[in-house]
Order: sequence, then C-alpha cells, then structure tokens
Amino acid sequence: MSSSEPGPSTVPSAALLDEASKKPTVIITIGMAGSGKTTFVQRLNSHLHASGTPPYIINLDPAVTHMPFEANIDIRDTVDYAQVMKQYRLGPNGGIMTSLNLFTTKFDQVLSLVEKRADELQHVVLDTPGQIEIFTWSASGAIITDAVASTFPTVVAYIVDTPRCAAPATFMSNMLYACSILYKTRLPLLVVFNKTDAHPGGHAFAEEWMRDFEAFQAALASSAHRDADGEPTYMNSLMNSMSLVLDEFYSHLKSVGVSALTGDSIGDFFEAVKGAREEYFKEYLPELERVTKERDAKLAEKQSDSLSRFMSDLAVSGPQPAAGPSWNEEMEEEDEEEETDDIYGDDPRLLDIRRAQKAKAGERDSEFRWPRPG
Ligand SMILES: Nc1nc2c(ncn2[C@@H]2O[C@H](COP(=O)(O)OP(=O)(O)OP(=O)(O)O)[C@@H](O)[C@H]2O)c(=O)[nH]1
Repeated sequence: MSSSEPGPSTVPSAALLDEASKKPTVIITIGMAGSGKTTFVQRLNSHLHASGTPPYIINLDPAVTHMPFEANIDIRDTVDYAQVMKQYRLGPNGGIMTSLNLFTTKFDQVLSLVEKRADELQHVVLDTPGQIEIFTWSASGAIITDAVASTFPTVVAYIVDTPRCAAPATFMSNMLYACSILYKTRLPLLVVFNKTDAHPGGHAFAEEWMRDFEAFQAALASSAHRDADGEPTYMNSLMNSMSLVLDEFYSHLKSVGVSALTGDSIGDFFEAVKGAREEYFKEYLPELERVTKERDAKLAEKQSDSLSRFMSDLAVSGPQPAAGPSWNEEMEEEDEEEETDDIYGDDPRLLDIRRAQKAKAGERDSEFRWPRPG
C-alpha cells in the first residue's frame, strides 16, 4: 500500500493484528542488475547471525552462479535453469522467467515451510533475479509477492547503485522504477542507496535531490546537453517536469544509505525496516482485509444468485403430466435414436451399447424435468 496515498479508513481486526504481529518480517530485495542485491543479502545475513537472530533466506535467482551465503530454500535445487533453456529452446532471460514460473507453481510449499519455522524467526529475506523486470513485471513475481505479503508482514528493499545514480538522468530512471514498484506491490518500500563507500559524500546528493527538487534541477542544468540554439534538450525539459511530479512521491519515501561491502549503516537499515513493518500493519493489512472481505462477499452473492436461479428453474418445471410422453420428450427421444443410429448403424455387436445408452437417457429424463411448452 502506497504511503503517498491516503490510508484506508478501516482498522485491521484485533485478531488479524495479533496473529500477524508475532510473525517474522519478510524483506524482498529488488534492484537493477549489479546494484549489489546478493552482497546486500549476505550483509544482512552476517549482521543477523552476529546479533543471534539468523534469518531464513530464499534465493529466487535461478541463474546465480556464486552465492556467498547458504540459502534455506534455493530455486536452483528445484529448477535446473540450463536444462530449462535447452528444453524450451529459450535465451537467458526466457530461461530465468520460465524457471521462476515453474518454481511459482510450488510456492505454496515454500510458504508452508517458512510458516513451520515462523515462531523461531525474526526475518525472512528473499533475493530476486538480477534482471529486475523478470520479478517486478512477471505474473510469477506478482504471485510470489502477493502470497508472501498476505501471509507475513512484508517490506520491499529497493537496492540502488549510488555511484551510478550520480548522473541526474540515471537517478531519475531509478526513482521512476522505484515508484512503479511501489504502486504495483502497494507494499512499504525502502530505497537502499548501496555502495556509499564507493562515492565521495555517500548518498547525500540523492537525499538532497529528493528533498529539494530545485537542487535536482540545478544539477540537471549543470550537466545539461544543449541543442544547436543553446536551449535545453527535450530530455532535460522532460526530467525537469518529472522532478516536480516525483516530489510528492519523495516526500513519503523512506531511504537509507548503506555499504553492503563494508557493512556501514546496516543498523540504520534495520531501524527503517521496523518503521516499514509498522506501515504494513497500518496501511497494507487493513487494505488486504478489506479487499478479502469484498471478494468473499461478491463470491457469496454469486453463489446465492446461482442457487436461487437453480431453485426457480426447479419450481418452474413443476409436476409432470401423468399419461403419455409430451412433445418435448418425444422430440428428445427421436433425436437420441437418430444420433445413436447415425453413429452405430445396424451392427448387432453394438446393440448392448445402444440399449445401455437408452437406459441412461431414461434415467436422465426421470431425474430432470425441463420446462414444457404450454
Ligand atoms: N564498493 C562496493 N561494491 C559493492 C557493494 N555491494 C556490491 N558491490 C559490488 O557490486 C558488484 C555486484 O554485486 P552483486 O551483489 O553481485 O549484485 P547483484 O545485484 O546481486 O547482481 P546480479 O544478481 O548479477 O544482478 C560486485 O562486484 C560487488 O562486489 C558495496 O556496498 N560497495
């Protein structure tokens, strides 16, 4: 649920809150290829191990060749990405997507495994495929996210490569992507500016651009490409306008700068996760409960409507005339005879089949009474 939208008016039921509050927090790490997701997950892993609360790690990247940690559940144990590519004649991205689709069909089992361990866990961490769109824009990514978020308090950690974002255009593209993930998942989202060790001044420039769109526009102007007349290019004008649009989005966004490599500010990340978990309870959970109730009510309404139509059909058919077959019955019998004759002809070997069919048709007639023409 977006923090930039007004929160729902409903409050989650006490029972739902009580049940959910005992559950571990799920952290879904998403980020562009090479932003440092795997290194970040490893950092979370070592930090939580050091504090005596080891996380439960699920690896959803079938193509990863080296993982610095041991995942509790690894997609690679279930699906062989190289074989998927070969058997379905796919390229690398198609192979990853299909592997994830295949794994998603078993995701209920993954969830039940996590649920069994839930009492002893504080954090569950999901590492997603390197190609961001494979998770964020696929049906299986949405199914996994929804399944997890409807079972556990869930937070999305959007990992950003800070040095690469120093260019205003790249920064804006990344922020637009974060915005799209927020609106798609509706979950609390933390923007994690990673690799702060590799950029002078860390992620301070990004914080400033998010706080003050004029600072962003100034940076844009200084790096602007000008056209032949010395005017800013179309792209720069567009980004100027977009910075105004994103201003509202930034004002509700929570961000933190870390270095997955050195471990700098990882404590700040966990503080931010606590806040995001609160947000899950305040905004996502009530909305989830509302949508679930609405869906159940619609389903019940549909069922009762079908039942009442069925009952009124039965009532219309009423008692049958006592003597002689009606026009409708005669027509049906004729049709069935014709059909049977067409298929089997006069072959005596098929007489038994024909008899059996007629007997069955008789049974059907005695069970159902169709409305007759008056
Ligand atoms: N300096 C620095 N380098 C980092 C940091 N985090 C990750 N890296 C480096 O960034 C590169 C990519 O890191 P990964 O953790 O493999 O990134 P990823 O997002 O999992 O990559 P894919 O899954 O292949 O998309 C590696 O060379 C890491 O060592 C960091 O905090 N600081």
